[in-house]
Amino acid sequence: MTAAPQLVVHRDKDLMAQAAAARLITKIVDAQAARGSASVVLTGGRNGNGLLAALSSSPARDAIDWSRLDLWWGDERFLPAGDPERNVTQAREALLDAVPLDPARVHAMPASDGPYGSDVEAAAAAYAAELAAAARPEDHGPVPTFDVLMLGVGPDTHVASLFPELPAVRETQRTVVGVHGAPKPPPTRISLTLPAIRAAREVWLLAAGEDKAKAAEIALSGAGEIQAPAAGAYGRARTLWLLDAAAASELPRELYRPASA
Ligand SMILES: O=C(O)[C@H](O)[C@@H](O)[C@H](O)[C@H](O)COP(=O)(O)O
Repeated sequence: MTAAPQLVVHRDKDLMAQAAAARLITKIVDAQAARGSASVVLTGGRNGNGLLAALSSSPARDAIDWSRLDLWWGDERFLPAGDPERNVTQAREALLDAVPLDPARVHAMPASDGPYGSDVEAAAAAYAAELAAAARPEDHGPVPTFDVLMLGVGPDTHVASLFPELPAVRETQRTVVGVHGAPKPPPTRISLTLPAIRAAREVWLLAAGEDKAKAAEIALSGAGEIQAPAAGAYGRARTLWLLDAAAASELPRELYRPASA
């Protein structure tokens, strides 16, 4: 386990999205200045897409060199290409279609009508191979050291498509797995595993709304990762929970100081 997670609590979800977008812009600019390029893992869900939409409307977005950014996904809903419920489709609408990315650096997870058809295990293995091909010797493992990996937190403490007690959250060898029977629709998904998530330099967990209060409280109070996958999501250098006041409402007050009241 790395250092304890840091918490930042904002007044409401809109302010949280704006502040997280500003934070992400700075991180990407700093990584590009230090290492030439940056790599970010996107999440599905309302909070992740809210952040991308906030980034899209920020004038500071032009500070990013979009051609030197690798984008990966933490999970994907295994649906046909272009389906409005796919995480990549939603990310494109929120931000990606509006910025000059290098298409070769946008690493979407395979769709259910792609080269692997409905074989979600083969699709997951292909994504694992794509990650492995992008890893360099200094990454010391089968995935790149992502600069920032973002995760929305579900009301049941799931992150990516790692749901409590399901086999995917128990995976210790593979970096990407197919998920069957997910309680959040659709049931078939592709997900990074906890070992892959932990390769990131920084892991940011996003939680806004009252329905996340219990999940945040459970994950931050010493629960095990099989029962509470969010508790097992941490980064090599930093783990940051970005919350709004509603999601933080059940946390012990000694855990944080509100960033905005
Ligand atoms: O594909 C997905 O559905 C996700 O990636 C999932 O893990 C999501 O991030 C959480 O369920 C939080 O979603 P909200 O931000 O919408 O609550």
